[in-house]
Amino acid sequence: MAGDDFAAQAPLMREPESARNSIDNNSFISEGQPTSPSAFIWALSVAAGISGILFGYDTGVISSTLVSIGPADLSHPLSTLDKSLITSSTSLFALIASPLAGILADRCGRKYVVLVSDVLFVVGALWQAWTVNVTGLVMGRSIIGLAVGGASLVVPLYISELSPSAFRGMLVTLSILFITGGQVVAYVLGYVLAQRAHGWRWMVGLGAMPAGFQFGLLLMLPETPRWLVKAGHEDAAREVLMKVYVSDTNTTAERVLQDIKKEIFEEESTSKLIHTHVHGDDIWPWLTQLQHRMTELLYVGGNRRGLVIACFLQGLQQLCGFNSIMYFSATIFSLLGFTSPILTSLWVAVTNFVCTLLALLIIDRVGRRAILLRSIPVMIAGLVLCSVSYHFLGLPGNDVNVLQQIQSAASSPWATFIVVSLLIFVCGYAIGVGNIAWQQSELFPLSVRSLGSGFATATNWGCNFLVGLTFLPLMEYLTPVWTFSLYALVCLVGWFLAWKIYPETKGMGLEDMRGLLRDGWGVKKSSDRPASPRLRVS
Ligand SMILES: O[C@H]1[C@H](O)[C@@H](O)[C@H](O)[C@@H](O)[C@H]1O
Repeated sequence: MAGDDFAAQAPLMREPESARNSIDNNSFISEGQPTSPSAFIWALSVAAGISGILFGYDTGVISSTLVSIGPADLSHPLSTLDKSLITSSTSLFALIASPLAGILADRCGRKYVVLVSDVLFVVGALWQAWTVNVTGLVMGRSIIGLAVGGASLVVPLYISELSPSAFRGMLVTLSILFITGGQVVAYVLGYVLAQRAHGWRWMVGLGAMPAGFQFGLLLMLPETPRWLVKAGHEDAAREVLMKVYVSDTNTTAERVLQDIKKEIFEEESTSKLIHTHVHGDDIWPWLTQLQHRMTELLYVGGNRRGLVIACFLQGLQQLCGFNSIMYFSATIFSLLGFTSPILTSLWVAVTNFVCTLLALLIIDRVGRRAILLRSIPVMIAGLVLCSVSYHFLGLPGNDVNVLQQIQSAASSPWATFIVVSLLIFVCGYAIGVGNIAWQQSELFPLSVRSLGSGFATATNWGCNFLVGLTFLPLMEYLTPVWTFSLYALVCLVGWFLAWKIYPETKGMGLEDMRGLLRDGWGVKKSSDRPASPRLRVS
């Protein structure tokens, strides 16, 4: 078979010498940097970022929805299994949608995927609002999952392909700020609407509004220059680049265009070299092309390393347990005896939002790696403190239902320590891995960017699904002390891996990334690199 054929040759595979040399000569030459993003770029990032609000809103609103659905609202009262299905169907379908969206983003364009996601957001929201039975609600949540999966993959990709490199980190983080903002809105609306009859139908239905608005806005916005060049629309790409670098001379736009063309040319040479080894019998050309892309992603060393780094960070983002706090904080706080658990858990959402804002301001100055290595220890400290606090909460015995035992320890000051320690953890998370993982698309060259990002996004949703499903059973059977210790251990391993394999990518042109990961993890190479002019001045 073609793939086996190729696999046998794979270890010998190298990029063509011409490509290697030209990359060496150009490594780390940053594109000319404007001093601030143009109004056009802000408009694009905000328009695309609306998907973030939807992502945050639809994932955040479910906790209030579940507690607001009355026994007579649907065909039967919600059982625990119903609740798990309703919650996890979104992550499961997001997991399925993200690699598919990656393929679609390559074939039809990045913007197209956002538009399709908007349609799904509207259909899913209205479906949930009008449903009369549990199956309908699960189906509505699944449609939302497809939308969230597509949008979460393509929005950071769209923004990073359009941004000047000096602001790429900040602008991608802006879309994460929208996610966390959407979660805050979901908590607030959940709190307000929970008091009203059929309020839950409004909670889920309101998600349709921003999606409709974004659909209209996006129709007026362009495709990314990288995708346009690849699709053979060079003039359209030039036009977009001239708007991106408007305050600059046109030479910058022209140089970036040449860089993109060069990258595509080099990739095509590499690709030709690789695929002389593959003899697909071309019945479905798109399938053969997909097979080629997969081969390039997995067997070209730099691409494979990009994939490992991106999946590792997305895995860490979820396996550290953040979303168990996001989704179940109201449950945790009510068991700790707080009188207003939804309001207390709003603190989690607000802290997440504020610290993401802080990340946005520093990411392009301090750098992704530097932030990660400093913020993960903060997460570990928060988790260890949480675990210790649970220990001193003084749970009686070790009977079967630990959650009920916690209830009896409600008035202890250690309960306050638990809230504080969770907020410390959330700070570390939001400044670091909560947004840096979404910088994933910068780790891949154009030819495999959306496919690689698709797999990394699927890793995110797969781990999200796992954590959502296991948190309550872990709390019950492993005890809270060991559950939070386990998350701390995941973070410790994560810190070590980040230190070993995550290179500093701040300020680098997307076209320079290939050079960075070509011969290794690029950690040393990136630390030896001189700071970009903008970074030196500031
Ligand atoms: O980056 C986002 C953000 O941190 C959200 O708050 C979280 O709920 C998501 O899972 C994550 O992907």
